[in-house]
Amino acid sequence: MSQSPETLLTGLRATPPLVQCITNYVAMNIAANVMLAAGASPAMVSDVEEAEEFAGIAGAVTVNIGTLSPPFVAGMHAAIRGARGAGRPWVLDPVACQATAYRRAVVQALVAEGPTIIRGNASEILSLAGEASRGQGVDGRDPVAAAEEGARRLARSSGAVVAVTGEVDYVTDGERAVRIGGGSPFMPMNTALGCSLTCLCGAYAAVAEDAFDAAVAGLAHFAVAGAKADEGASGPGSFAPRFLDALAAVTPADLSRGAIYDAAVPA
Ligand SMILES: Nc1ncnc2c1ncn2[C@@H]1O[C@H](COP(=O)(O)OP(=O)(O)O)[C@@H](O)[C@H]1O
Ligand SMILES: Cc1ncsc1CCOP(=O)(O)O
Ligand SMILES: [Mg+2]
Repeated sequence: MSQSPETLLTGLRATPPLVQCITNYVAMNIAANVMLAAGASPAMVSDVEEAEEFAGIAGAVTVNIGTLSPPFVAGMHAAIRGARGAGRPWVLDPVACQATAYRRAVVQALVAEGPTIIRGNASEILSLAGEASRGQGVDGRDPVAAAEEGARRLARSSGAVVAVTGEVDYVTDGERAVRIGGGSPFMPMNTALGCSLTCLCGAYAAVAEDAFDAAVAGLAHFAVAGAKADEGASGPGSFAPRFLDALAAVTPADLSRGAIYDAAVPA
């Protein structure tokens, strides 16, 4: 039976999961604050010397290719080994994976390792699905609707739950699919919120029985908090602290009431 975002947020706050976040230099501080505000326990641990061992004590691992370099890649593969060895979920964020040959090669190798969830903007998901992408660096430039079919194909070929974010988010495991509305136009004007959301999907995956439910809950938490923070924000700067406050203030019941869900039927 599926677990609602309300049930999962209650569980997350009752027992904050330790999440090993391998993320980029831009996101490290922002994502850690987002995780703490939401109710999770982040640890930005990425070096190859300890990444595999640490994954053995974490509830989930998240891997983000935003500021890519060979030492990061070694740490990513070590952490994934640790997560797989411990039977824990791991989440991939394919930041700007369309941009360079190095990113394309690294991300393909990571997808081959069997992520539990892939969370990216529409341009990144289109690229992973083998389609043309209008992504400009780390910023998405394609509508989510254009990536829905590719997301379903990617989910089927990789075995991952695929979460595509933008104005209206889309989550699919290749069979089931849901759209989630809400959020704020100030969100893409704040760097590293997508990266932070990927970490939060890891937190929900650590407490959920099913990765699809985990991704829906993570995206719903952002959608509801984003809409709440938008009220009274006059620009991206004043939005940022309001968003952290809203992530903490959101109640489990808000996730049932606040997010706009649409049970999209996959073709
Ligand atoms: N125009 C928008 N309106 C409302 N929410 C948005 C909008 N664009 C992005 N978001 C939200 O911002 C968060 C990060 O998504 P996104 O910007 O797609 O990721 P990334 O930062 O990786 O490109 C998600 O919660 C998404 O729903
Ligand atoms: C600006 C930037 N450059 C490399 S990673 C990064 C952060 C991207 O964050 P997000 O994908 O969440 O917008
Ligand atoms: Mg991103």
